[in-house]
Amino acid sequence: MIIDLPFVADLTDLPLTQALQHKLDNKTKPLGALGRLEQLALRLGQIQGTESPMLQAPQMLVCAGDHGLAAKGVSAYPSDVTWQMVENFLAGGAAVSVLARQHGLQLTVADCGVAREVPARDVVPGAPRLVHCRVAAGTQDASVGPAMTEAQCAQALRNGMDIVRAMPGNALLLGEMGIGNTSVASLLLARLAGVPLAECTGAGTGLDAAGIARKQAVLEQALAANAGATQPLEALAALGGFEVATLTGAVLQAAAERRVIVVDGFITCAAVLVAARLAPAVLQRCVFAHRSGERGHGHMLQALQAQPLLDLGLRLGEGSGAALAWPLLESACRVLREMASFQAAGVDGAMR
Ligand SMILES: O=C(O)c1ccc[n+]([C@@H]2O[C@H](COP(=O)([O-])O)[C@@H](O)[C@H]2O)c1
Ligand SMILES: Cc1cc2nc[nH]c2cc1C
Repeated sequence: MIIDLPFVADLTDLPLTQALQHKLDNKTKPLGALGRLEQLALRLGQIQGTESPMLQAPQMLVCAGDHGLAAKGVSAYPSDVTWQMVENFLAGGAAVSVLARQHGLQLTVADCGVAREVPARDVVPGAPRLVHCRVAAGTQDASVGPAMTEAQCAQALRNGMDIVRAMPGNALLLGEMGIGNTSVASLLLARLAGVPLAECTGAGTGLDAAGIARKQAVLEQALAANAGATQPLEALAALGGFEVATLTGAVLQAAAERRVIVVDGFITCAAVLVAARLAPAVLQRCVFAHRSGERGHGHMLQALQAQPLLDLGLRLGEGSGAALAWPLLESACRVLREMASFQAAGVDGAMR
């Protein structure tokens, strides 16, 4: 595949890490008492290269696309729900719309290849925004051949890079919508991390046990039909979706720009998995929002060496988990920037 990918530098900076740890240890609290929030603060400082990280103009990017595989009955819902939910995101009534509004996250919905084109609308400042970056009206059926051509996949990657390049701020939250896309995530996990397909395949939007067995059989066919696609970009083209490829491009661009990347559930993790196989330092910029209820997400998190912040049994996608985790990132920054040190507050910080 011919595509120029952005360079993602290694962020390892031992003196800064030590300075951040020292700053946290001198805040007015027992050593380590803010638990995981302290690790989060450390990570945000490392990403931004400062002892006083600050989050600005956070962007929630929800990428949407349809999947040829959906015709094989791999989802509990029909493909039409994809465009209908895109309309709902833009109208302000979906979970991610509500949560983005609550937390002051600018919502951008990208039509990366929804089967039915979502009509353009007027731009209203602060309201959800629609970006058209349609590669095609849904992918091909991966159970009989590649889901995308390499050129289509490269186009989707470039679209994701372009969207992020044009965004303000220093934090990107990832979301997605696409009936059939838990299948895509399962296939990429199986192919790129070598996890047995049965352990990657789950209920998605709500299949019962018989439905999951049917889904698994279709996914076995997809792996067999694309047996040669073993490298990350080949696998993405053969097994992926337009929204997952667009997210992969967005992740690479955001990582190259040292934005904080807040990863949502099973599907956005699959985009990060591909990006991390291409540029491992991507993971240094990622904050994993939550552990999804979807079967396979545990393996996915393991493959990404990720420790998610929340465990709420969410299995919605859209970026809902990323939005819910957002205030924790804001709190972590405030701890570093605003909490008093022992010296400043006149509190005796010496342990007996
Ligand atoms: O993010 C997750 O972990 C997650 C888990 C299960 C389902 N989803 C959402 O449900 C849709 C995919 O489910 P399915 O059953 O159609 O493959 C897609 O729109 C996702 O946003 C998302
Ligand atoms: C209603 C509905 C909303 C969603 N949001 C993300 N995936 C979804 C799938 C369905 C079916």
